[in-house]
Amino acid sequence: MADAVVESAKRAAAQQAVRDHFDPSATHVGIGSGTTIVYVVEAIKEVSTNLAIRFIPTGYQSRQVIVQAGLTAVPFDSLPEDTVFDVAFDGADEVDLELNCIKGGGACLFQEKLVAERARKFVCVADYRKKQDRLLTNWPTIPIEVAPVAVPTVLKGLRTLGSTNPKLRSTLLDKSGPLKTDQDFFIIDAPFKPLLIAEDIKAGKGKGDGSDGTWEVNKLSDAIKGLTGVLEVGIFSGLNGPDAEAIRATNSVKTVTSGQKPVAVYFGNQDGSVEVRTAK
Ligand SMILES: O=C[C@H](O)[C@H](O)[C@H](O)COP(=O)(O)O
Repeated sequence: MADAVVESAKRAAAQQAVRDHFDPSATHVGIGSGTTIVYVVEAIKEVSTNLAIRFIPTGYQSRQVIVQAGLTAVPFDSLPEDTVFDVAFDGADEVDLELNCIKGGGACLFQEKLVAERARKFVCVADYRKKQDRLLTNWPTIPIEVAPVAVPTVLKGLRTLGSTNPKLRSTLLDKSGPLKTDQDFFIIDAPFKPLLIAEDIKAGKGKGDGSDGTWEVNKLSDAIKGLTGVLEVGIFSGLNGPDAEAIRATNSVKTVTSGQKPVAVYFGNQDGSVEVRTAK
């Protein structure tokens, strides 16, 4: 029963996100991975079955969702580098007050980041369990995609950064060994204390650079990304819509996109309502 509530929360959020952000005259639309994105594609299909719209998947599962819906899937690396997508939709494992996200619970994060960064608008859809004030409140770990040969190096590096017990993710059948990503890489799940946001640093709640055991979202993301052997980190932070708009205005850069951080996150609630957090 609880599952049915969660599923209808995801569907309600997806319906509203698509109503607000999918323009049927779009030419390129990014499609993320996971269980919630299925409802996004379902909602898109109710509005448009236009085969001229190019849907860019973020991995194998994502491509299957697009293809099974009868829509046109186009590989990311088949598009010219300056193609900006109208919008990219995706799920999230946890979202904080600043709209920073943890992603990669389903082992997809690298291609999701590539696609999100190319989109003019990056929009996330999730259920009520994902809405928190700080990252690592309910979701326990940061997923990190690593080169198999570098696993011991990265585990050691993560412990140095303060992660108490980072672990290599196994398949559900433990005897099959480590789970492989779409890139044939591995995933390490690293626990840290809940991550600080900018207002916490201003309020003196910690330095946020790891020196006192606290980490601010962007600083931890950069520190993990700096470990040799890390392909990508499942922290989606940094610039989002309004910031990107400001850069576009001052630098006359025409292709500045949404960045890694969503401009809006749609949360489906248990009572069927939908709550939207938008970039300030
Ligand atoms: O690795 C998976 C992706 O980052 C998903 O978008 C994320 O885990 C959310 O998935 P779901 O919609 O199934 O909660």
